[in-house]
Amino acid sequence: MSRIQATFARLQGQNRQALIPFVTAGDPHPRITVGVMHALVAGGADILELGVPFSDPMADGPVIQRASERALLHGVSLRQVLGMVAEFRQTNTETPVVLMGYANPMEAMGYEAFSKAAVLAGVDGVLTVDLPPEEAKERVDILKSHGIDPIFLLAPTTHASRIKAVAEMAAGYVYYVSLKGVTGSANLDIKDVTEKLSVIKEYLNIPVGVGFGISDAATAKAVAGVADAVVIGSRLVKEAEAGEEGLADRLTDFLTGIRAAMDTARA
Ligand SMILES: O=P(O)(O)OC[C@@H](O)[C@@H](O)c1c[nH]c2ccccc12
Repeated sequence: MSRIQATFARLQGQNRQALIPFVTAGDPHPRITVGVMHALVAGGADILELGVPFSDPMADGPVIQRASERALLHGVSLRQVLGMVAEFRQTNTETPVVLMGYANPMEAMGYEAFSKAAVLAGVDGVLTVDLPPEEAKERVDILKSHGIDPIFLLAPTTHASRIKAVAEMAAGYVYYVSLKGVTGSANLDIKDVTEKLSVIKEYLNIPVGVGFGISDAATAKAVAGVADAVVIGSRLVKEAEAGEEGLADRLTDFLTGIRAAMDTARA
């Protein structure tokens, strides 16, 4: 059983949903990222989604774009991000880490070499934003041969044929993007998400998480009522943007509030 599978199995036994915070590696400074990862776990994170900084992050809104810019300013590379995960693993062997990134840096390293280095570092899943399922098979097979779960995105506009294609390849969980648009958009429409999820779930036999437009406890609780996982990104990245000082504590405090709200979702 993969670390991601084990996490969902544990949570399901508790009738709870996974809290998946996203931060960009190296933002606001590479020296604080491992500390931030531990702070997120202290706040109740079940899985960490770590963004690999990229110069042209087209699925991201201004907040996460700026985070990428800050990290790149410090020269943060994919290799360094893997180093951060390896350092995190020295004291945390339980919390799954999913790398979120664009295809280019992974291709540049070579997919086989990347997968090898990622699993060695302690990465559990890889979400490649700009890799359509139709072109993913070969890379997915490489990831899986190294025991890494490929995480796929489904959007409100995704047609049944593509949902089926994703269902055949996906492992760990599937990430439902709640709205048309970029990360950091306004709050999602819970009625709409609920309807779409019920359709998607007919095709999938692995957990489905929801992200995009979740930035407060009320929305996180509502999503936890209908999904298996709640992803929060831009709201946390705004804390990083506010500066390094006290960042770890601010993130722990914020997530603690989210976690508490989520844990009343199906009580
Ligand atoms: O920022 P939001 O609206 O809270 O959404 C999560 C999101 O940031 C994170 O999962 C993410 C960051 N960059 C992405 C690119 C594509 C898909 C997902 C992501």
